[in-house]
Amino acid sequence: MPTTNTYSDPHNLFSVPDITPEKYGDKFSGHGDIPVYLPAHYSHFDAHELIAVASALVNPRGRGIYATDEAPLDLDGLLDKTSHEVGVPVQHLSDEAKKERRKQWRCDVYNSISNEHISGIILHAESLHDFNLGPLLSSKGIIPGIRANGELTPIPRAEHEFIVQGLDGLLGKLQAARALGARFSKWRAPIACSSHIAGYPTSISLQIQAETLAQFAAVSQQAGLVPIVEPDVDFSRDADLSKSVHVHEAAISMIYERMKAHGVLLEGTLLKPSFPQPGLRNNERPNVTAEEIALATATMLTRCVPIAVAGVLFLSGGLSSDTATSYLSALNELVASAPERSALKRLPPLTFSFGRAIQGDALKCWVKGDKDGMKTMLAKWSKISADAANGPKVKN
Ligand SMILES: O=P(O)(O)OC[C@H]1O[C@](O)(COP(=O)(O)O)[C@@H](O)[C@@H]1O
Repeated sequence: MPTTNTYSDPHNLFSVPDITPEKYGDKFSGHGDIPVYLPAHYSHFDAHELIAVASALVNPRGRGIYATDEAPLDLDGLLDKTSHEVGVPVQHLSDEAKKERRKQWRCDVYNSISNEHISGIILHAESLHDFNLGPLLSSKGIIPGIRANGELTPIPRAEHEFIVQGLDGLLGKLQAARALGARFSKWRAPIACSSHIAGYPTSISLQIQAETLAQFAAVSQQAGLVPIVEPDVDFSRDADLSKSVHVHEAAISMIYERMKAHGVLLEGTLLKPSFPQPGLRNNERPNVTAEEIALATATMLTRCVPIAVAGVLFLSGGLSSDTATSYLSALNELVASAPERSALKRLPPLTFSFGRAIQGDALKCWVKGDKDGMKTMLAKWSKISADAANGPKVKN
């Protein structure tokens, strides 16, 4: 007789009344219209929802995620910095007043955003637990997700590389997020990248990030949340494009190797990578084109992302909104124009999970008290991002 426990029977971990097969009208086929052979530790019931949510986050083609999961301190800093940039006096606020300001910003954004181009929004725990904003998003047809990763701590003896904390107690944390409406989760792992001389990343840091992301993904699926794994390769140093591609490929290959070892259901996962690119201190940087980035990115993905993965959503990483969307647009144009026999045609949907690229202009309006402007800017950059994810318009 098979033994089950809380880890081998994830469906029993939490009451999930809204994922009944009747609701999806699929007569308990297990996973909608996507046929898949399931590992023994997944019931059809769990797999169904994970695959359905992962697919809904990247389909119909063009929709993507808006990342609003900045830590409270970072959001405070962002609001102050933006005020300073646009000439609004920076106020000295009490902790309580700062929290109220964060709540106002989050509420205004979530009330303004539409589900036309945005499939999901990543929330910080504060927005989900303290401000209870999950139901607002769900009611608008936007899937709420939770930032799962904790804080960074340096890898011993490594000055610029970090361990991401947060695996302890993760299952309970994600179950609680699910109870408040979350249906996916995200874990960002920073990866240093520099020229061959300085030698970042170290092999041990890649191994640590891959293992941590894989454990996160397994636990997230146990809690009934689609995991988004985010290897964020740094571009502030002197690496050239070729080194950046190499690091992306090595990091992502290792992540999937570890995810398979942990029995993660790949069809119910998503990847959130950075774009490979020359570092800000590399002399290739000023002349690199969006087309070169697109070719490097697409080739890298075909070499390391398993075909089962439901979709790829890029972070913007502090690139300007124009640059981030131009890279995504060039990437989808390249894929659309590739010959049918090209491996690029086998890539999953390539879309966005942008934070700064979507909200940069909206923040500038909001700190000036211009809520209409904020709404217009959110709509503008959501649409530009969605157009970029759609590839070229069909010409008549
Ligand atoms: O707080 P962190 O872990 O530094 O991450 C910052 C941001 O980076 C992201 O992972 C990607 O956002 P960007 O598109 O702004 O780079 C967000 O989800 C997150 O809020």
